[in-house]
Amino acid sequence: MKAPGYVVHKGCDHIFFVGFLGAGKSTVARNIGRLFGRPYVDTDRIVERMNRCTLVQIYDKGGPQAMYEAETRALESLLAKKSLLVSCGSGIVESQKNCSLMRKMGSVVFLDGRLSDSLKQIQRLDRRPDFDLVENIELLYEHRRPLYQKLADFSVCITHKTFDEVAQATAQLLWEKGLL
Ligand SMILES: Nc1ncnc2c1ncn2[C@@H]1O[C@H](COP(=O)(O)OP(=O)(O)O)[C@@H](O)[C@H]1O
Ligand SMILES: O=C(O)C1=C[C@@H](OP(=O)(O)O)[C@@H](O)[C@H](O)C1
Ligand SMILES: [Mg+2]
Repeated sequence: MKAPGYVVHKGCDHIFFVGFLGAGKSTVARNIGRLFGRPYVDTDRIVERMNRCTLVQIYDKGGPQAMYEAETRALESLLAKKSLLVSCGSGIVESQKNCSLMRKMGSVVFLDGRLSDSLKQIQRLDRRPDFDLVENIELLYEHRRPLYQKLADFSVCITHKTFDEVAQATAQLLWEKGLL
């Protein structure tokens, strides 16, 4: 069998990236994947592919609960795979089942920043359907931050860092832990 060029651990050894909207989960996971030649997937894109519709359509039809359930199916589809870098939708931690699945399948990295860091980086509000709750965004941030902290094996601070610097710091941490 051809060597994949990165460390393959026994069992399921994915690395999940969680954090608030716009923290850079998708960008950072994709960049580390390119750097290390390691396959990268995004739960939002898996959900859209599995349901053959957009996240906005899922929200419009079934509300947040439909999204969490779709995320559960997306995560379950990764159970039989190995060594993926997985960027997650910000709301994935709202479901206990999703948190348990992530813990079972590998390690979790929390890209931790201030709410202002996230807001600065969000450009396409139309692709983030829950963002109609803008006046509640602070509450949502306060509600979710402890959920990310509880779930994560590692936290990386994104404040005052470019996405490249976050990717570098995260890759170094994962490398030192023998996870990359
Ligand atoms: N190198 C970069 N520097 C600054 N902003 C970027 C960079 N790369 C992507 N972005 C923007 O930052 C936003 C958030 O990044 P994204 O990876 O989508 O975050 P998340 O997946 O955590 O929501 C995106 O709208 C993207 O356009
Ligand atoms: O916070 C949320 O509930 C969501 C965040 C989005 O992911 P990003 O964090 O990648 O923007 C996406 O999953 C969906 O719009 C719902
Ligand atoms: Mg994303």
